[in-house]
Amino acid sequence: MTRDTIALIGPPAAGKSRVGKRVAKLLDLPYVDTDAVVVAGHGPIAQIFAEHGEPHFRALEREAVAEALRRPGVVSLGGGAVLDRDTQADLGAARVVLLTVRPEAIAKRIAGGKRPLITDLESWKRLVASRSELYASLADYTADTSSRPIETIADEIAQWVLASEAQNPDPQNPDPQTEGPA
Ligand SMILES: Nc1ncnc2c1ncn2[C@@H]1O[C@H](COP(=O)(O)OP(=O)(O)O)[C@@H](O)[C@H]1O
Ligand SMILES: O=C(O)C1=C[C@@H](OP(=O)(O)O)[C@@H](O)[C@H](O)C1
Ligand SMILES: [Mg+2]
Repeated sequence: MTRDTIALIGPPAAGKSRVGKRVAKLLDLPYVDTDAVVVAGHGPIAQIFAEHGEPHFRALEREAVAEALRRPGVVSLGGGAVLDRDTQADLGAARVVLLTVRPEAIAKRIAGGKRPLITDLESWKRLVASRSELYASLADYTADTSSRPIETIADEIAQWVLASEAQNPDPQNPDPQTEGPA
């Protein structure tokens, strides 16, 4: 585990995958999307849920997350990956960025049926309410994605990573929680 790992966490459709990819490019770091790793090895997430159930998906997800967090780079987690205790512990050694998004911005982002736990806005709200405290407790930095372009959000995060590395390169001494401009 390493502070050279930047992990993006947060609700489904907050932008973890899109923003994470862009942050990696800006910082010239390797990029991993743990959902993409699971899909590449085991097929579509909706199919895994339907055929084997959520616990099986969580086990595959945990494997992908553990592997990704072991290396330097930018890692976009799936929204529920933080429910795993071992993942929570691993994140203690990474630089953790929480992406948030307001419900008003979500409706057009959750179309497509790729997320089996999200059937409509109400299910998204319930899921986020049940996790929001956990997300906040794990975050070193928070950026809201509701109303800004992906590029702007990624720039802000890359700047924070560089500042936080300069200020605190010590892996044993995690940064205090900071927050981006509203
Ligand atoms: N800042 C943003 N503004 C508008 N749409 C966004 C933004 N970030 C992501 N999206 C859109 O929201 C959807 C979900 O993004 P994604 O990166 O897959 O989220 P996550 O990985 O958090 O589930 C995609 O259709 C993406 O284009
Ligand atoms: O929040 C969740 O439990 C999930 C979020 C999804 O990833 P995104 O957060 O990238 O949509 C995906 O891992 C799966 O559908 C479960
Ligand atoms: Mg994603």
